[in-house]
Amino acid sequence: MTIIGVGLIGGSLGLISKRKKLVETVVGYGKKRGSLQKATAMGVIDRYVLTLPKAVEGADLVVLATPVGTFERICQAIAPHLKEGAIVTDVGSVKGAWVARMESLMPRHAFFVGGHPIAGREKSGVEAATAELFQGSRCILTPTAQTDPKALKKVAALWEKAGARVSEMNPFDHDQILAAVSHLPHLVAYVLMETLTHPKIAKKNPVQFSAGGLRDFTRIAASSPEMWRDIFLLNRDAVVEIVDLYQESLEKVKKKILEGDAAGLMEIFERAKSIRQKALS
Ligand SMILES: NC(=O)c1ccc[n+]([C@@H]2O[C@H](COP(=O)([O-])OP(=O)(O)OC[C@H]3O[C@@H](n4cnc5c(N)ncnc54)[C@H](O)[C@@H]3O)[C@@H](O)[C@H]2O)c1
Ligand SMILES: O=C(O)C(=O)C[C@]1(C(=O)O)C=C[C@@H](O)C=C1
Repeated sequence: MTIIGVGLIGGSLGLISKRKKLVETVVGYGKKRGSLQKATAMGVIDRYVLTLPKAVEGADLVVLATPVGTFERICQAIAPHLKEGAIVTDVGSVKGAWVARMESLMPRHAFFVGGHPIAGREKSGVEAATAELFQGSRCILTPTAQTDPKALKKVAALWEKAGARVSEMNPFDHDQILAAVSHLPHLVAYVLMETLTHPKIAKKNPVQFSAGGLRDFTRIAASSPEMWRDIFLLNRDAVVEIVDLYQESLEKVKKKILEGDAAGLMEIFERAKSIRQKALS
């Protein structure tokens, strides 16, 4: 197996694959030699390669684990070097039209399977990788009419052995759902931190008086800006749609506050609390 981008997610897949001997060899490809050396020392990969064609040469499975905005260029670069029957999969947070684009970039003798482990954290880089990251989490695969059933089965088996519960989903449904439960929360966390830098409030240095509320709510604002820039740009339509709904809800609540509508606020907060408790506790 070759992992392209040995960071938090690629590194965690490497660790569990080596620990459980899910594949024969784990080869890492990346841009930074120092980080690949660290990955080798940590037991995340068996060896590393610094050129893309060499990295995928002879690989049965290639996993794209770089920011989603890099996938297209990487697929173009590796396509001529994939072996007969090779499977290329990804861990990217956006699917939609990109899955068909990746499929179209594959040579006739290789297969693409879209994948997305729904597990992560706000820390990036191989230092943050753990073998337990996917344990008990979900992993969404996004097969299309073009997907090879055997390739799909192999990718599903890898994630199951890594500890994940695999679901299959249409790539566009994936993007709508993830826009709501992952992309919107990250956007709101980033925007909240940004709001605190507004001159009207920043001069009072409010953050020094914060406690768990701000800390818990904005943990994910410490996530990789590069990764999230790509996610918002590549999942633009679904993100804009959910941001519109969010703005509607925010306006509704703001109006109730302005009007002193205590009962209206109670109704919204009680419903939100109950949904949060049922769904996430
Ligand atoms: N962080 C999460 O919570 C999470 C969860 C699920 C899926 N994902 C997806 O996983 C992918 C990786 O995210 P991550 O959190 O592991 O990020 P990361 O920053 O920890 O790792 C990315 C790695 O890719 C390398 N890289 C970046 N651009 C490259 C390029 N052009 N060529 C080669 N290497 C390159 C970086 O040096 C780094 O080692 C993203 O597509 C992201 O959408 C992230
Ligand atoms: O737990 C976190 O820090 C995460 O952000 C993980 C998280 C999410 O839940 O939104 C982030 C991006 C992914 O594509 C999948 C999972």
